[in-house]
Amino acid sequence: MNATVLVVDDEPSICWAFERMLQGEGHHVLTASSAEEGLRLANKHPVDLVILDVRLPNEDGISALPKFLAATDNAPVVIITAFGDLETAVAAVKNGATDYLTKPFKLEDALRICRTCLRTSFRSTAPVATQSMNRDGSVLIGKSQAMQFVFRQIALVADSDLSVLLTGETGTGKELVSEAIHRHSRRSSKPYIAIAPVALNPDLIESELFGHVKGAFTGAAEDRAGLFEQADGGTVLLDEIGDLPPAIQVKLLRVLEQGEYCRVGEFKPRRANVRILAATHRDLQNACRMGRFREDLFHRLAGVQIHLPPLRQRIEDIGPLCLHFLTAMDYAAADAAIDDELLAELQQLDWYGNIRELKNAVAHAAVVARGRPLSIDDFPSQMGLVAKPRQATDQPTASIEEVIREWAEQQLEAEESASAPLHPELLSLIEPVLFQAVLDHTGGNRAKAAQRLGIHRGTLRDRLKLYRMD
Ligand SMILES: Nc1ncnc2c1ncn2[C@@H]1O[C@H](COP(=O)(O)OP(=O)(O)OP(=O)(O)O)[C@@H](O)[C@H]1O
Repeated sequence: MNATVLVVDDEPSICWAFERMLQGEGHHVLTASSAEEGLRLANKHPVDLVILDVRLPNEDGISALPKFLAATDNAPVVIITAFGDLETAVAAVKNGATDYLTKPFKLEDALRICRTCLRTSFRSTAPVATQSMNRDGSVLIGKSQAMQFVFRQIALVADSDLSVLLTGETGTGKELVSEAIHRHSRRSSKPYIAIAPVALNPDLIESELFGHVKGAFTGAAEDRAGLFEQADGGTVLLDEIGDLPPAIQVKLLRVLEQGEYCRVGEFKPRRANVRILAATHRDLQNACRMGRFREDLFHRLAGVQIHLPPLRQRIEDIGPLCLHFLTAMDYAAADAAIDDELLAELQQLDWYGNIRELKNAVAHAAVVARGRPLSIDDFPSQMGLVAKPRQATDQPTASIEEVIREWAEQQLEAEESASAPLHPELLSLIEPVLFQAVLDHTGGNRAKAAQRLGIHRGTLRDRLKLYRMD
């Protein structure tokens, strides 16, 4: 398909890059350096895709966006922004943008987005009406590429009713993202309820979620609405979803698939009008493999997954986060309170408690420093224990998935007809490390180690023997 793409950007290099890239795909490219010039072209030529920069000389891209939709009969519009905050992303999508790119971007990402936009016919879809932005609530800070990607995902899913699974280590901001999704959704005027079922009395989880009728169990003195009823029309965040008991997993699946549930002691189903968001710091796929989490529920929840990377993999966010926390507590001259040397030291830590740990550490340091610029000595002494300085270089630690992928690719590259089969080979690398860590933790007690590992004691014994660890 040969399409006409209109690129509106006052940076000639960006126009040039798009021109080269899209002409290479056989498309015709028009370029403009202002919204006004772009609109003139859009009114003159049939345009299939618009690439629109936010920052333009006169009218900005976000406010000109509806005009481009009108002029192009709702052609898809990809917004380019250098501002990279969540509000801009959401404003772009709410004003009808199909997708957005944050500068600097990789050309391959831009090309992928352009191809998707051109492949899908958006022309029949009316643009989403402009809505006023709700700017209150907690702010999500992040200038790293990883957080830009998260903002983009939030903006794209917020206005739909899709379930979203939020994953990431503790303290990475899953709950904050969940709030942001609700705040930017069409349910924002309705209740938002976050609950961790695991924190509830196990006997009462079902009644807490779905309600009960009088006499359903001892102590049920009267009818009671559950969480799903209280949140009617709004959003529910189920935190720590990985710990949900199996019986409740089945009932949740019913809510997700059929949109109905029953109060405890009642057989007539009720309609559920809630959007369900779920969060976990666990590896749910592994929990499925271990039989602890229903696979059907996992797939139903994980249709859209937003992963919050650990802070140690986005250390460029540490400076803006510190500034944000200090400003929020009205710290004197907050923007000069952390110098480059201190920032470099903070960036050296692993922050296993992630942003929660950083926030508490900054609050502690602010109290100790009482208005003067902060120094490392103002931070809590145990910070070093929770967040150990990295041994090696400044490079962010590769995730276990990255390490495994790299290893697998190396093996596959090395030889086509690999000598050792890869699966047992990988297990023989992973298992000894895992077993040793668990045995160290249990003081060498194998029964406890087997229990913690979730394998039979005999299996553990055999594996230790295999690895000559017995
Ligand atoms: N990007 C961010 N910008 C500003 N504050 C953040 C950000 N991410 C997290 N925080 C703050 O860090 C703290 C922890 O965040 P949150 O509770 O959302 O994490 P979580 O991933 O849900 O943690 P857990 O898994 O332990 O429930 C909160 O005080 C939150 O306001």
